[in-house]
Amino acid sequence: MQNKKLKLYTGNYDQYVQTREELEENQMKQYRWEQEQIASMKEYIARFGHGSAKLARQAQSKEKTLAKMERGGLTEKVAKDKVLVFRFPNVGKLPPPVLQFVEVTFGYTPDNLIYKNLDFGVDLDSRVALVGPNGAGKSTLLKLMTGELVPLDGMVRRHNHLRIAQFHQHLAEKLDMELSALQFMIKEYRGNEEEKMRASIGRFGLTGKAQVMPMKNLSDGQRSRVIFAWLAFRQPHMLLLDEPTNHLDIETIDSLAEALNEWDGGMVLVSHDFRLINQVAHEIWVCENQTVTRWEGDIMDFKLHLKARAGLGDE
Ligand SMILES: Nc1ncnc2c1ncn2[C@@H]1O[C@H](COP(=O)(O)OP(=O)(O)OP(=O)(O)O)[C@@H](O)[C@H]1O
Repeated sequence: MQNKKLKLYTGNYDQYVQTREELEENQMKQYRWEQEQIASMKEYIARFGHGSAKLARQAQSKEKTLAKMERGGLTEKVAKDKVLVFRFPNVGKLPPPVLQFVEVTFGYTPDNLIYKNLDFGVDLDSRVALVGPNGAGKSTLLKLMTGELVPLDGMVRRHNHLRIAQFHQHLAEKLDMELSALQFMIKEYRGNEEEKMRASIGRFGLTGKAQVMPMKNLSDGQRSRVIFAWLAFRQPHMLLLDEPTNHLDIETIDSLAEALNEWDGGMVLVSHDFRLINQVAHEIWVCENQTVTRWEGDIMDFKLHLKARAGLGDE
């Protein structure tokens, strides 16, 4: 969906991105060429339209060509999607260690351990993507980080002043759908001026009517943005994002990636969206076999590794 028109692309998502870029590049080339032609014809007509008979005839002929080009329909300039304002407020630094796992062992029941003896730290300059098979324990690791779950053995040390915010889809599901985004924020953060709340929602691309209509009338993507605004208002030092892009379109995902890259806090991301991981993660950690291992390579290498493994029938 672009410029209020729906264009259909075939193929997968990567192909779509590539095809769209190529089409837009060609369209822009054609557009520039036509505009140059038009400009030079117009200039000729303006200069020579009232000149000698011969030049005036040529100017008339150019005028006809120009009219014909316009009748035939000119190439439109590529309309860039509106860049969404998506912005997390910057926070000051906390000295490391900010979040430390010391010999952490965890299982929902002691006879079925998900992690054994985890030792690692996450700081405010950490940009980590957690990957691994379904059910390996990625969401569980995030919950151990926030303190929602406690280790069976070992400990998770958090800096005294650390503010952690966690995004997951269930938050959006729990919203009171009769309230508007603005009412929700005012209720959650009492004592703040309406204008401030409007601005804080606006920072996530939700403006005008979308702020005041009941949230039942918003799209899933818009509700996700309400949650982002709600999390950001707490000015977290660290964002834990569990599948944040499930309901977001490409442009919003790109805005999220940009916002994360401009932000100065720490991030741990669980996502199946390799494109997002590629944009924002500096480290890939693999959760598997009761442990967490740093992947020595980028996410594209990891994707190849998964494909190769699937080819061998291991998954
Ligand atoms: N509250 C719970 N009680 C008992 N077992 C649970 C609970 N939550 C998750 N599990 C189990 O713990 C394991 C790890 O789950 P977790 O959701 O952390 O995995 P994940 O890597 O995030 O998976 P996915 O990619 O499918 O979201 C799974 O086997 C899951 O069934």
